[in-house]
Amino acid sequence: MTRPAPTSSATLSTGPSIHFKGSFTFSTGPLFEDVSLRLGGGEWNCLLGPSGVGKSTILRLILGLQTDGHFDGEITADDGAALTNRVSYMAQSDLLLPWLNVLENTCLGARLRGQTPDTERAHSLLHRVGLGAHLDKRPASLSGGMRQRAALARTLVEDRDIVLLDEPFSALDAGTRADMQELAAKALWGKTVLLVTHDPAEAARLAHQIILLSSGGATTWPTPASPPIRDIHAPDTISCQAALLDHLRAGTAITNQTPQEGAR
Ligand SMILES: Nc1ncnc2c1ncn2[C@@H]1O[C@H](COP(=O)(O)OP(=O)(O)OP(=O)(O)O)[C@@H](O)[C@H]1O
Repeated sequence: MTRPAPTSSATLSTGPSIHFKGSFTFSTGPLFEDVSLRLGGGEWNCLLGPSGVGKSTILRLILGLQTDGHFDGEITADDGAALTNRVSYMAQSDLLLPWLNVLENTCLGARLRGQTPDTERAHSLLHRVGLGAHLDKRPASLSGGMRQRAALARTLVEDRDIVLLDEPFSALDAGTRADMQELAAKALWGKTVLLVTHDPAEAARLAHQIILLSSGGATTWPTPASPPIRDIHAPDTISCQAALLDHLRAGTAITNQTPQEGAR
C-alpha cells in the first residue's frame, strides 16, 4: 500500500491491527450491543456516526480509561501484545494544564513518566503547528484553535504505535485544518490511527478505512481507490465525500414538520 513518505525523525514502527468486539451498558441501559470493528494496522481508520452513538466511548475503552458503564467484550492487537503503554490519545477537549506553558504542556507525557522530554522534537512540532512564537504562553491566552494545535503537538510528540484522535481538527479554520491534516498524516506515518470525525471531507481525504457506527453496529464505507493523503480536488475524493454526506444526512434527518403537518 502506498503511503505518504515520513518526514519525522521519530523512530518508525508499524502499528498493529486492533480488533474491538463487545457491548457497552450504562446503568440506564445499553449504549451499543455486539459492535465489532477491526482497525487496519499502520493505517488511518476514520470513525463517523451520529452524536451520542458511542464513538468517544470506544476510544476511551481502547485507551483503557475508566468509564461510567460496563464493557462486555475484548480489545486485542494482532501482534498479541497488550495495548497498555502503546496508545496516545487526543481528547475532544484539549486537556492542557492551565499552569504550564505551551512547551511544557507538549512535553507533559514524558515528564509524567519521569523521562527526559525530547524538547528538540517538541520545538520542531510546535513550529510545524504554527505555535513557534507562542512557546511561553499559557493556555488561557491562546485561541481555541491554537489550544487544539498545542494538544495535537502534544499527541504527535509521543511516539506510540497506536494513536486515538477525537475530533482533533474541529476547532481549526479551513486552511489550518487542511495543513494540520497533512502534518498529522505525515507525522503518524505507519501508526495505527483511529480518528473520530464528523467531517466526510476529512474522512475521504485521510482514511485507509472508513467505519460508520450506528445503533445497528459498525459497518465499513468504501474509500477511494487512490491512497491517502488524497487530493481534495480529485473526483474520487469528491464523490466519496458527497456520498458519505448524503448517507450521514439520511441517518440524522431532522424534520421541520410539526406532527400535524406530517400527518396531512
Ligand atoms: N454516566 C452515563 N450514564 C448514561 N449515559 C451516559 C453516561 N455518560 C455518557 N452517557 C451517554 O453516552 C452516549 C455516548 O457518548 P459518546 O461521547 O461516546 O458519544 P459520541 O458518539 O462520541 O458523541 P459525539 O459525536 O457527540 O462526541 C451519550 O449519549 C452520552 O449522553
